[in-house]
Amino acid sequence: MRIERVVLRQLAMKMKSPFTTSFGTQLMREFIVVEVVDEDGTVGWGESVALLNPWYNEETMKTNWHMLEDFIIPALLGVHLEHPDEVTERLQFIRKNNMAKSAFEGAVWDIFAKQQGQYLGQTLGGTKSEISVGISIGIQKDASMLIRMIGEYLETGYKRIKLKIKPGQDVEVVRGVRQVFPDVPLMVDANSSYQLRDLDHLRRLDEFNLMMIEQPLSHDDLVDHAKIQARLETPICLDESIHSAEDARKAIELGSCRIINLKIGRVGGLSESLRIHDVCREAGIPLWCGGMLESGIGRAHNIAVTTLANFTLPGDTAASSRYWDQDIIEPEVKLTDGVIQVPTNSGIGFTVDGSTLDRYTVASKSFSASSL
Ligand SMILES: O=C(O)CCC(=O)c1ccccc1C(=O)O
Ligand SMILES: [Mg+2]
Repeated sequence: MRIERVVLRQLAMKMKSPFTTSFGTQLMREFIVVEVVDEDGTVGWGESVALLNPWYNEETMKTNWHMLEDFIIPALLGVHLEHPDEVTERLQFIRKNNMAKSAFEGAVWDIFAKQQGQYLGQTLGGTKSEISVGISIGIQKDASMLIRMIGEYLETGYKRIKLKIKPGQDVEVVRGVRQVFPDVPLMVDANSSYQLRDLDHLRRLDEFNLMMIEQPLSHDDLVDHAKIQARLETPICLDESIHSAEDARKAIELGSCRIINLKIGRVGGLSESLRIHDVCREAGIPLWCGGMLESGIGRAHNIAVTTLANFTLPGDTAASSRYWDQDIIEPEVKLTDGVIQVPTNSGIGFTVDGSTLDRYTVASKSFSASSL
C-alpha cells in the first residue's frame, strides 16, 4: 500500500458518568481519530488513547497531535509499505510517544487486513470467536454506591470486577466489597499510587483473594515491584511500567509481576503487542487487554488483539454503552453475559459511522501525498 491521504480529527465525547482514578475525575473524553487512505481508496482507522493530562503516561492529546502532524505523518505520507511492521521501523527515529505512533499504526493494520479480505484478529494470528470481559470501576465516594454498581455490573454479566484504589481508599473498600461478594473475581488497580515503604500495608490486601494488584508502584519501575512481588501472595500485574517486549522480558526475569495488562497504545502499536504476546506466552505469563476509555475504534482494536491465544484473563474492553450514549462505530460493542462476539468483517470488523464521527469532531486536518 501507498499512504495517499491522512485525516486527523479531534473528537470530544461526553461520558455517561464520571471516571475517578487516584489522579482525579474525568467527564469528557477528548482524543484523536486517525483516518489513513491508501492509493486504492481503502480506509483504515486508528485511535490515539492519550488523555488530556499526562497523569497516566507522559503523552497528551495535544502532544499526540503534534507528533502526528509534525513527525509521524511527514515520515509516512506517500510511502509504500509491504507490511504494517514497517510503520514501527520507520518511526524508530522518534523516541517514545507510543500512543501517537500506535494511532497511526493501527490504521495501517486496518488497511492491511482489509487488503487480505480478513478480520484484523485473524491477520494478527488470533483464533478466538468470543472474548470474556470484565469492568473497571472508578473510585467512588460512597461505599453503598460502589456495592450497588458492582451488583449491577455482575447482573449484566461482566466476568470480573476491577476497583481503582489509592492510599486511604483501599483495604477497607475491598473488605466491604468482599463482605457482600465473597467469591466474585475481583482485582484492584492502584495506578502507581504506592511506594516501596507501603509494602506492609499492601500485604493486608493478601487476605481478600484478589486476582491481582495492578501497578501499585511507580509508573516506570520494575525493580521495586520485584521486591514487593516476592513478599506478596497476590500476583502483581504491571500496566504503566511495560512499554515494549524488552520491558516485558526484563519484568519477567526480575520477577516484577506474574501478569501483564497490555494496552496497544502504551506499547506503540499492534506489531509490538504481538512481540509482547509471544514473550509472555513463552514465559507462561498471562495477558489481558487494558482499556483507556476508548471510543469504538479503540475498542475494535482491543477486541482484535484479545483474540490472540495468550490473552487468557478477562480484559477491560467493556460494552460501548458503559461510557457512550452513542458510539462512533456500527454496530456498537455489545455484550451477552460478559462475552463479546468477535466480528468477522474485514479490517477492524466494525464500520465507522461518518455522521456520528462528524457530530463529535471539534477540529480536523487533512494531509495529502499529492500536495507534498
Ligand atoms: O474501562 C476502561 O477503558 C479502563 C479504565 C482504566 O482502568 C483506565 C482508564 C484510564 C487510564 C488508565 C486506566 C488503567 O487501566 O490504569
Ligand atoms: Mg491500570
